[in-house]
Amino acid sequence: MAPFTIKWGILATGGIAENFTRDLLTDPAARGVDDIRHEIVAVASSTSSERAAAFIKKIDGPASAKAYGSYAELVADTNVDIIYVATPHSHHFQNAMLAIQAGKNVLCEKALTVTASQTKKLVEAAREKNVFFMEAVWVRFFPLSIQIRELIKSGAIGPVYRVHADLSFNMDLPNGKIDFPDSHRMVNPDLAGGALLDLGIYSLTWVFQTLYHLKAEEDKEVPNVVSAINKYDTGADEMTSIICQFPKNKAMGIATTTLRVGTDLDGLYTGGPAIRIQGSGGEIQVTGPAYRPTEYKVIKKDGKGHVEVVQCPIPQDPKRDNWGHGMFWEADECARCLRDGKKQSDTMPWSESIVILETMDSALKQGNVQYPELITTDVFDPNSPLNTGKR
Ligand SMILES: NC(=O)C1=CN([C@@H]2O[C@H](COP(=O)(O)OP(=O)(O)OC[C@H]3O[C@@H](n4cnc5c(N)ncnc54)[C@H](OP(=O)(O)O)[C@@H]3O)[C@@H](O)[C@H]2O)C=CC1
Ligand SMILES: O=C1OC[C@@H](O)[C@H](O)[C@H]1O
Repeated sequence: MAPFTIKWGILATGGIAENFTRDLLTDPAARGVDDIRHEIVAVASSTSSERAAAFIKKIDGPASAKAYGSYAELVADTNVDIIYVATPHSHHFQNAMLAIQAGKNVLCEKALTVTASQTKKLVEAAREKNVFFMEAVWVRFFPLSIQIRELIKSGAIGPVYRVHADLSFNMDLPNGKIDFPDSHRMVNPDLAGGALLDLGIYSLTWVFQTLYHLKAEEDKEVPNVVSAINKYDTGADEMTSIICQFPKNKAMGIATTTLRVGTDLDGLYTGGPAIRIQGSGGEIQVTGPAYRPTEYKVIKKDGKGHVEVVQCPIPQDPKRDNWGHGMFWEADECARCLRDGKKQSDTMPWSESIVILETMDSALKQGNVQYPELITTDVFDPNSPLNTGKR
């Protein structure tokens, strides 16, 4: 049977849009996939159509792809099946809503929105418009994550009671600053900057995919959230630690993130694990980084001291300069959901995005981190500067 083809429209032309589209352009066969395929049919830049055209050239994309100078034109393109939203988090609510209101399916970068209320509004809209909508938490779709979830389900390490997960970067400067300009999306409150929404979301992903996602519906517990936050000069969080308490399941997840020290000393992950998933019968340790891990260890409590090390390399496509970032697996999930008429992914369901956003809301509130009204409003405005690019 011919593979099912999904036609992508790319909204924004920054760093992650580049990695994602390069992944779309790889041959699915390079990762053993033959039931679906991806096409890039249009790219939009809020800056100019020239920028969109330059982007298509840079990624060695198809000459047939349209280059638009506005997000509005992209979402109106009837040839586009699904929009990939790749703007800063500040923009996600308005941009994703622009696409959903135009009747488009949407894959939206993490952090899905700035507030839980915005995510709820997007979910309501996706339901009303009967479109597919998913948060682009790519690591959930890695074969490594699938294997680890299967191991936990199989009882390989017994009931899991505690998970420690960290994603942190050492961006510390001797003068006390962080090595990003204050205007950079990592620390700029106008762009919803801060460690939690950018990096801590991955620590939480590991907590939730192990202590929440795998539970039967009746055992799923919305956690009690306790957080501590150190704020940066800009007002964004620079160090955030969150305890998610699941009392009925006798479990806790500890999610940490900071821009002051790295998860691993040398950035090569030769040190300790980024994630420790602890069950009463053993432990799974994931070697970092939490967003793109390629190795885990299984340590059984059997008194033999045996450690099983499992490598999960990310496939590369020799026809595309050995490119392979790992974002194709989430793209494949979108394609299969569209093919099968599903509006949400079982692996990253709407309800779970909402609980995670609520957790981040609570943590930020406890740390008194505040973002501007323009980016926290849950009222859709097609003419918002976040949609028109009029900065
Ligand atoms: N999954 C992953 O591994 C990663 C995910 N991300 C996520 O992707 C999103 C984008 O990050 P990244 O690509 O690194 O960001 P960049 O700054 O590299 O790109 C963002 C793009 O958004 C558009 N944009 C629109 N308005 C603005 C504005 N006011 N300021 C800046 N950019 C604007 C621009 O494209 P244009 O001018 O064409 O409209 C710009 O190129 C974030 O939400 C981030 O969390 C980021 C890195 C890795
Ligand atoms: O999602 C991400 O993962 C990789 C990081 O480098 C980046 O800052 C973040 O947005």
